Amino acid sequence: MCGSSDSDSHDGYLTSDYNSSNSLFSLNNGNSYSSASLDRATFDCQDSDLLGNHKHPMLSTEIPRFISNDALHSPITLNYKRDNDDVTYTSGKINKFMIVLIGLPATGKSTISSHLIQCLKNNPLTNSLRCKVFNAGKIRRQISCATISKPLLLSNTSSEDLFNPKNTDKKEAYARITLQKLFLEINNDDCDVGIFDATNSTIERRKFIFEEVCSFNTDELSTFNLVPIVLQISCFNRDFIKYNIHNKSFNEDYLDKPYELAIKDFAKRLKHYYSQFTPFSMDEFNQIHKYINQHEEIDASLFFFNVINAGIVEPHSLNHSYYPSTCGRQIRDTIMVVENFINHYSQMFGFEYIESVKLFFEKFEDNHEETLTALDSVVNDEFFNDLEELIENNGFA
Ligand SMILES: Nc1ncnc2c1ncn2[C@@H]1O[C@H](COP(=O)(O)OP(=O)(O)OP(=O)(O)O)[C@@H](O)[C@H]1O
Ligand SMILES: O=P(O)(O)OC[C@H]1O[C@](O)(CO)[C@@H](O)[C@@H]1O
Repeated sequence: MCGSSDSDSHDGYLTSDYNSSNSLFSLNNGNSYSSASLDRATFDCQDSDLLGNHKHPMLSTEIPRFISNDALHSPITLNYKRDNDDVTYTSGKINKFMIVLIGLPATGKSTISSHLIQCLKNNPLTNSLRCKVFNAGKIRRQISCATISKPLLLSNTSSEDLFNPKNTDKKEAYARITLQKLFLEINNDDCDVGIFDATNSTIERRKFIFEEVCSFNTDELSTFNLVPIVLQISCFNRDFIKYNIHNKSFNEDYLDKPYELAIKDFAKRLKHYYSQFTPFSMDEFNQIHKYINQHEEIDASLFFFNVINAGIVEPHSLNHSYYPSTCGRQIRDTIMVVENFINHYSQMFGFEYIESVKLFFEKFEDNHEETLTALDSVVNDEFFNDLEELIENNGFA
């Protein structure tokens, strides 16, 4: 149960001593993890001003209409009033949902989250759920903007490169602050579906997240129970990846950087991630499920969905749902809507995206802009071969 040591765990999945007072979110402890940083993170830095100073006006016209829509990229909160009849309980606590995203950078996690929110909003079964995205990159920018007043400090030295595996600790700190913010807003009843938008690319990170979820759910002072949904977004198509990297060069990290530098830096970031990424698997699903059951002492729900290559690859054999026998209607309805979204993603959003990628490359071929040549010179066969090699060395090819 929560609070006990799990060092006797047989599968070795969780080895740390764990209790609610050492968790990120401790209701017993007002001074939980880095509240000063969290305050700064909630302060909205100059993101919108910076967006106004966009530096690639010519190229930005190349971005397809629906993709350049900022609303797709910013956290959305839907403030529908909740209908209390919808509410169901687990261990006497009101159920809410947490979506844990997993996926390499630029695979479409933030974009697909926005699509999912639209879908939940449009369905009468789920439109009363208030959804909110908690994006670790955004929190990082808000904190670092406030301290160094620059979007992202690029560096040639590995010690200063945030995405170099040597600096995992710094990146973990931003993720923890983001996660803590999600728990706080759930606990304050400010949202019903919290989407944790980060790459969550290592088993260690995911282990930590689920320890925190269990701690939250078993905290006697919390009113709510989080139902976890893992949503893995994968993108293996080279054209998609190239197009997405191009679009990433316009994001807040690169507003003050020339296009080629932005592309090179993002390509380097991607290599760092490929060198340490472990995809979520059924084994991990089972281990997590076992852990939740042991620590919460309940037959817990757990769900796992995939969107692969914008939904054109069928993920059915990978998806997995565990409904406890006592599962309430609200959980079943919400999962049904999510599952429907996953199963029809390509028709709903994927094909439009693929059309935009096609259009982009058609224009790209006739266009000899310096900037586009820069994309070709960085994101080329050699780059993709390097990524493949990293995947192989990493053992998940
Ligand atoms: N399914 C999609 N539909 C529309 N656009 C997409 C899709 N997937 C990726 N893109 C494009 O790729 C770019 C990167 O996507 P997005 O920012 O959603 O990725 P991400 O995985 O959240 O990245 P990061 O981890 O770096 O924050 C977007 O700007 C968008 O142009
Ligand atoms: O901490 P994680 O899981 O790597 O995810 C957060 C990072 O992912 C990114 O979105 C990757 O591009 C960064 O903006 C952000 O800092």
